[in-house]
Amino acid sequence: MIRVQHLVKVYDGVKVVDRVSFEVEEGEVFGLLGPNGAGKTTTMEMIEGLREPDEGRVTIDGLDGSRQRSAVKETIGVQLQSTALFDHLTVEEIILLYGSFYRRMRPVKELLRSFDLEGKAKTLVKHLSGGQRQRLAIAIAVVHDPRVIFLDEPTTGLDPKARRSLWEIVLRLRDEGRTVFLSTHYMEEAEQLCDRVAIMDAGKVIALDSPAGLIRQLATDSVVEFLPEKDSTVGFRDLDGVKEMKWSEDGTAVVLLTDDLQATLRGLISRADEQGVALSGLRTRTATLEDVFLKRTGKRLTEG
Ligand SMILES: Nc1ncnc2c1ncn2[C@@H]1O[C@H](COP(=O)(O)OP(=O)(O)OP(=O)(O)O)[C@@H](O)[C@H]1O
Repeated sequence: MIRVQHLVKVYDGVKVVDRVSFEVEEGEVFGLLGPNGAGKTTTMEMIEGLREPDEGRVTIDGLDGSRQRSAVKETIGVQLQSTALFDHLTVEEIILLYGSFYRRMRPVKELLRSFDLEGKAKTLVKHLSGGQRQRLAIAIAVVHDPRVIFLDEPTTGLDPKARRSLWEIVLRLRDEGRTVFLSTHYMEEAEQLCDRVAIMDAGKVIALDSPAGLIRQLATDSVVEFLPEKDSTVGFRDLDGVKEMKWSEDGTAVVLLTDDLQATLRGLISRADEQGVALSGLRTRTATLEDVFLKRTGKRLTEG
């Protein structure tokens, strides 16, 4: 549905998007996951036709992104940052305004119902809550019934409840047969929503697969964390199953990535016993996309 070939964008002599290529299949939710400044927005806006690439090519549903812009415009829907909505228009007015930019338009009532904004038709945009504004921004993006929808960090700044309601909307758009392309710096969002994820860092796509596939590529399925006694020199790297050992960001906990959780735990406890080392805060968890990102880049995806 979307084919991106060798996209490059240079700002001030720096390649902020550096030969990015991938394909998005029809009907999937495809995510660009990366930290702030990775180049997600620049990549998306070049695909949407809002920024001119310095190199490379984009086709959407077989249409050339730079030469067939008006046909592309009818095929895609782009969510604007909800802060860019006109505060002094009502919900209905803004939907009608955006609808007027296209050849076809979905009925206002249907959009209000679909995005849980019934009863808000006459409300001024500035009186909507954050979650309602964000839903309105997506309603506007699909006002012309596009087959492909672009959402740039759709849940940034939303509380957990509003975020979940947005997630439901994204999955419904996919269930309606649309292709959804979204960017996010929340790994949980990418894991929950995306059929496939491209991880971006410093302008490059460094990994691309399904969330489960990315975690599998790490060749690790569990993480063991604990706080060893101060000044303990006992080694844990050679325990059965351990693929990698590192210290947590704050330097207080040991983090073991393992593909055999039971063997690692047995070995850890007997070694600690033998050496008379106390372990506190012992916990285990399944590896996440955060671990994939950390392993590939040596950095954390999000602070905090
Ligand atoms: N118009 C511009 N002029 C100069 N530099 C730019 C411009 N737009 C983006 N950049 C730079 O390009 C890099 C990538 O920015 P981009 O907004 O694409 O990242 P992002 O992954 O979307 O991050 P964020 O989550 O913060 O939006 C950043 O270093 C940014 O400062």
